[in-house]
Amino acid sequence: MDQTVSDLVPPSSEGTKDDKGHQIQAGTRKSKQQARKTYNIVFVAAEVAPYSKVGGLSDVCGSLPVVLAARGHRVMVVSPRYMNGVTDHRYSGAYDAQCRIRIGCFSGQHEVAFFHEYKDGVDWVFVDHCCYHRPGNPYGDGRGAFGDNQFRYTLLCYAACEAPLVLPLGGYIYGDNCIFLANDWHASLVPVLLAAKYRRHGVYLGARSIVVIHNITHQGCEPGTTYAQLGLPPEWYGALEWVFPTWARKHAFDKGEAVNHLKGGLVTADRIVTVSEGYAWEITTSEGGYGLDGLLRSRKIVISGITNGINMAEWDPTCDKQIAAHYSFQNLSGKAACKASFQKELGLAVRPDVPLIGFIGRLDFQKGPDLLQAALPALMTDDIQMVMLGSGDAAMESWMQWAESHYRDKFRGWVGFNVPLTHRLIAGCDILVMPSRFEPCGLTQLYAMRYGTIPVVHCTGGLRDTVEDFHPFANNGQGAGTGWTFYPCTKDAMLGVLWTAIGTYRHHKDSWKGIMRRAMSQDYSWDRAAAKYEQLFEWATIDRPYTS
Ligand SMILES: Nc1ncnc2c1ncn2[C@@H]1O[C@H](COP(=O)(O)OP(=O)(O)O[C@H]2O[C@H](CO)[C@@H](O)[C@H](O)[C@H]2O)[C@@H](O)[C@H]1O
Repeated sequence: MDQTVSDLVPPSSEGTKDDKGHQIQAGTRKSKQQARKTYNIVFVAAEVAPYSKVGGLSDVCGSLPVVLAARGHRVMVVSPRYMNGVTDHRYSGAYDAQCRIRIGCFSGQHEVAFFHEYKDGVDWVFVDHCCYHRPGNPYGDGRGAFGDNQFRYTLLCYAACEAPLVLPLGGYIYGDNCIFLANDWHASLVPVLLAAKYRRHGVYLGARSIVVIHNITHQGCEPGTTYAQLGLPPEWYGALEWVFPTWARKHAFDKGEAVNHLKGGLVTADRIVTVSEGYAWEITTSEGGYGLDGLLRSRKIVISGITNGINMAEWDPTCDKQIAAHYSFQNLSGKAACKASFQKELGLAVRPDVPLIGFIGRLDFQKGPDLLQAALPALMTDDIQMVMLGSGDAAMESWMQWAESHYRDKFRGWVGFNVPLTHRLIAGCDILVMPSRFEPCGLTQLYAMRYGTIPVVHCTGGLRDTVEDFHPFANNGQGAGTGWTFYPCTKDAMLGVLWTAIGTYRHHKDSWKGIMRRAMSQDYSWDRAAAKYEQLFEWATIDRPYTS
């Protein structure tokens, strides 16, 4: 059932080694693949790795810009300078660009400063204002989301529109001929500002804006009365106007009138892109559009789906500094050492033969940890080990701790956010389970495949696009597939497929190795996705910009 090693081509780690084979940081030299046409590109994002990593959005905004820069583009990333209540050391390489601007919104003039770091060929620009200095993660603290997030991200959007015009980075401003990539609702006022404020004064006529949807469920909805605070011309209210359906209103007098930042971006953007092809289609359906499907269907012609890549330098089992042993497509032996070391670290029995199943993710509705909660009693009847890493819903966190004490010899629930641990978990486990109810792309299954850890995922969005079901008899008996998908998203469907995966692991060792090798040979490098983004830039500049 196994394909030979030479049948499969391992993914390129291009850009991680220099000509003499020394390790170098991605993007510090030119990519072998250069863009046909280069652009000035401005990413706008609420989070960016490694400065403010929270989830997948920061992974993308920390790695795609580096790859685009290596392909010849001039790239700036604009994000807040979060101080977490202290001076955050992660921004220590960013210096005050000695440029202050005043932004008129929310009943006042707010002065913001810019900090700048040039790294990996990218201009990292951090917007500084006291509202980004409080303790907590970018969006909130232990008591929930910050009450002024609408203000904080409105400020970000204004600052991002000014940055290319006022910051002489490396001696030269970017100017008004650029491509803005506005990520999720936090950045969605950027296209609105270009259309409603700048273009009517003859600025940014050559620029184009692209809204990137990483997660459509977060839309930035606030009461309609806050529109007056945004500093936008009154006649543009319709762009952000949003009326909640009757069932979603709070009381009989609630008219459901709101502003929806993401909607404003989707109406005024020159193009829209989502992080996988499957999700690009799903958001145009009533099940996947979360109220925006009608609008998205009307803009179908400008919607594309581009599957995310991964940072091949950070996620490379041949040289990952976080894991116990290194291994490769050709020599898998180090994976057993990673598993043994991880079992030891967790205090589980060090047994090479027992299937070790992992889960990483936010503990919320999207990622479906409740399915694992429901399935655990059944799973624990088998001779398996399981580890869950995540934080979020307090009840789910308590349950994970309870389950750890109840299934002491088989289950570990690690509550928290720990990036080095994600590397050890992915290298150490045999199976990664992702019961996400919806998943715009999903990065964890891509990391898992690169490390020969086999994904078992709900068949949705980017998971459906990236995980191919194992078929033992395909390819003249050599086998095909990189994991398993299940549908519908229920405990029983998930359990059925997990039993199949566990059975294959136990009884069909050669098939298992074949799945590992095929998974490790997938090409999820950013270069592939970057070329598709360049195509989008070209299409965006062919069309006239959105003006009204
Ligand atoms: N407890 C923990 N400790 C340390 N690290 C943790 C962690 N929990 C999660 N992570 C890390 O956070 C990232 C999560 O990425 P995902 O793509 O799975 O999801 P997310 O839903 O945040 O992103 C959204 O945007 C991305 C990017 O477009 C889409 O892939 C995705 O489908 C969409 O929901 C991964 O790097 C993962 O390792």
